[in-house]
Amino acid sequence: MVFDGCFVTGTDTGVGKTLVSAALLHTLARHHPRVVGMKPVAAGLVQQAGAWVAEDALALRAASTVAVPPALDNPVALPEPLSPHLSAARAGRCVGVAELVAAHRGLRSLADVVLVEGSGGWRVPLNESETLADLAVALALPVVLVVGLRLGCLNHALLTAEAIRADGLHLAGWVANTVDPAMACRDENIQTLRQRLRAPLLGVVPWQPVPDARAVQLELPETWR
Ligand SMILES: Nc1ncnc2c1ncn2[C@@H]1O[C@H](COP(=O)(O)OP(=O)(O)OP(=O)(O)O)[C@@H](O)[C@H]1O
Ligand SMILES: C[C@H](N)[C@H](N)CCCCCC(=O)O
Ligand SMILES: [Mg+2]
Repeated sequence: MVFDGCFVTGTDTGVGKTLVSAALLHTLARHHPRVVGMKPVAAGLVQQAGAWVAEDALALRAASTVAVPPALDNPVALPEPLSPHLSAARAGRCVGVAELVAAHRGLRSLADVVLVEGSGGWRVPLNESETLADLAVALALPVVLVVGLRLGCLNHALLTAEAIRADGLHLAGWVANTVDPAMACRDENIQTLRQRLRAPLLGVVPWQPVPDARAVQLELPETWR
């Protein structure tokens, strides 16, 4: 099957999905002419030059090789930094998988590869009945798991891998991201996950005083090149 995209999830919110997604886009761009990032639901906007913007969407756009309408690469931008179902409710909106799938379809017609960054972790609620995992399932995409290396990440990573597989999706790889520069036994933790996750380790990202997606070295799965 021709590789046309992936879904990036994480062990939690704030574990470096956006940094790793941008790095993956840069790496993918060496092999595919048109790569684009998608942040289906951004929750939490910031003011920049007088406009409210979704920082994740901006970071993914900066790493993409095609410019697309914002309604496609970030169809839902919610003001408050909350779980999407709560942020949407407080904005008087209801967000569903169907509208996000439609935007993804639009992107597919404009790019060879579409990388989708989730919100928070795997089972984050989107509305009363759907989760971000339901979006990944509807898109039937291979999944990359970003593990934020800190105490507690082993349990979160192993449970997330279990859930991805229970949902019928392929865990194509994982990335170890050093979010805690003082983590004790970091390498032993990585080794523990290498033995147990049963998926390729695509890279170990060092802690960066100034995060820079271009400086992140990642190995793509063979079938993605
Ligand atoms: N390797 C790293 N070194 C230093 N800082 C990092 C690293 N990885 C991530 N960060 C910082 O940690 C913060 C959270 O990272 P990021 O925004 O990528 O998380 P996320 O998983 O995308 O969160 P969300 O669920 O909100 O999308 C950011 O300020 C980011 O710059
Ligand atoms: C606001 C934050 N930065 C993310 N966009 C959304 C994180 C949702 C986490 C929900 C949860 O698991 O409790
Ligand atoms: Mg993010």
